[in-house]
Amino acid sequence: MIKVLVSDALGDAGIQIFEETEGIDVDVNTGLSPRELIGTIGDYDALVIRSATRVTEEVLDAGKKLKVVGRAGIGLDNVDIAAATKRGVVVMNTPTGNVVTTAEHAIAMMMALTRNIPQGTLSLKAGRWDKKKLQGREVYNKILGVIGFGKIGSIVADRAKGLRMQVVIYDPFVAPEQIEKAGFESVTLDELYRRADYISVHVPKLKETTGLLNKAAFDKMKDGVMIMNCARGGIVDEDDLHEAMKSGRVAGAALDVFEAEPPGECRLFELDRIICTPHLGASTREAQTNVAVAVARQIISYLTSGTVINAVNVPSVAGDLLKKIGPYMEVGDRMGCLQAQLADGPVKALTIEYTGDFKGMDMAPVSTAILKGLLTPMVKYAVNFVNAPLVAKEMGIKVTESTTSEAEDYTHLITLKVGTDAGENVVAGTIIGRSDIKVVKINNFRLELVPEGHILLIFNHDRPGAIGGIGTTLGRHNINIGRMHVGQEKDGDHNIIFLQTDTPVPSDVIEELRSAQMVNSVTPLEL
Ligand SMILES: NC(=O)C1=CN([C@@H]2O[C@H](COP(=O)(O)OP(=O)(O)OC[C@H]3O[C@@H](n4cnc5c(N)ncnc54)[C@H](O)[C@@H]3O)[C@@H](O)[C@H]2O)C=CC1
Ligand SMILES: O=C(O)CCC(=O)C(=O)O
Repeated sequence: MIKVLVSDALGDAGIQIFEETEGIDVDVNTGLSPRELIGTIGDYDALVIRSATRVTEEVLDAGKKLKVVGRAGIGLDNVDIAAATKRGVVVMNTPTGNVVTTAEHAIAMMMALTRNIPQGTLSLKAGRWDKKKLQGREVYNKILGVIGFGKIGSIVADRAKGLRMQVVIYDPFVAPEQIEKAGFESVTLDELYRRADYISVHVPKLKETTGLLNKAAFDKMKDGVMIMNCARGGIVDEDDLHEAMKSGRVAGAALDVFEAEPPGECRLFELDRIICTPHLGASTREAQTNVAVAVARQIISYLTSGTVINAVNVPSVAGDLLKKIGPYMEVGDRMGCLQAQLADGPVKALTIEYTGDFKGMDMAPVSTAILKGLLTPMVKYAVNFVNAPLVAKEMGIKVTESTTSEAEDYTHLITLKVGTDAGENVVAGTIIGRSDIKVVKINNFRLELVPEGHILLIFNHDRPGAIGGIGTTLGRHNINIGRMHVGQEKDGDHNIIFLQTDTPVPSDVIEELRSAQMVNSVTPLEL
């Protein structure tokens, strides 16, 4: 059974998908303390979170079986992605399901702020009629500055256009032409600060965006500006905002997110012109259904078919591409594993050559599979599609790739050259028919080997009786040979023999084979 832990409130539609999927066992256990999470996570293959659960290095260490963390939502600042990558855990989010909802919340916050709706509600409920005190402003013709023109920021800008606001955008990673094509003005951050009557923040929380709206920024803004933060707490510095509001520079602020959540006692709450919601940006029925369904489907597809969707630390491989390149990933993985076992000393370099009709195929997942196969026998911890490139880099293995359409004997051929201080081994493989994986070349030897199971790789002199002697020795020790492949050295008098045995061959039998006449070397392989 695949075990899934849902540790934050997830929409029912997502839970139902897990419950209805055969082979999946889902537990919903929300509100766990960090210690409790560390105590339970060891049983689970997948963890589903929103913004409350913190997936720290300790949690990942305790998650010995953990393969995937799925965020029902966008922001992943509560997940240690680098630590997950190192441990081979896929981290995925659902990047589109809640963007309309969150943009609508930002607009709602702007309108509520500008028309004093929360303050009006409170004063009426307290028995007052503060009509004069709570006079507001129109947003019509005012300038909205949007920081971050991604999925949410661009919807906010679009909705503001409908309110007949002028919108200026700052996003250094989006081409100004793209912003202008969408009907908005692209400006520098300083210009945005200088011109905007309202500023709405829609950037991820990163080192570079933490404290983006600080004292220096407030000092550059128009007097009476209003600020909305429906992105992440800490992008707007809370102490500096407090000061800017006290001084009157900032006339009002609407916060959905806080430096600490829940914020507990927060100085900002003393101010009348602060309005806030408890991280409700994504909280609509529609958005929660969207993200719950998306995360459940993504996790199931990864755990049952290996198809990766919306991962932030590994390239996505869609199901139809996987069908096409899956067999190549498999042969690549096995050839990598074979190369690791042939290598005489630490691997320094790997060259991957794709030869033939690979046009239109994204071979990046195949290269990752090759690395995974190569590294698995070399390191003690689990190497997978997520951490393989990182592990190779850390081990100082230089990886190069080339693709050429000039096919020789096979329409598709993958050749791996692995260099060590002792020299280079060359292994080539292909797919025969739809999915039969074959290794067709090892160094100078041509063969057709199915690379699987317990294998003895034997180099011997090409003389009558050599192969018979090997068979007799194994038979004497009651070891059954499942398959045998013999490859002949091109222009030489050596053979390479692959014996696939039903059981691993004990070391004393290997020694006996090594001492036989005409046998040059015997290497046991596990593929
Ligand atoms: N309050 C809530 O419930 C929700 C909050 N969010 C937050 O909103 C954030 C934005 O979400 P999306 O628009 O979907 O993300 P996105 O990735 O589509 O867009 C982010 C944009 O910010 C820009 N950006 C990055 N660094 C920047 C910088 N230093 N200055 C200006 N622009 C910069 C990027 O170029 C990108 O265009 C998320 O990272 C998340 O933290 C998302 C959903 C719900
Ligand atoms: O899950 C939530 O309610 C918050 C959503 C959010 O902040 C996000 O998707 O980044």
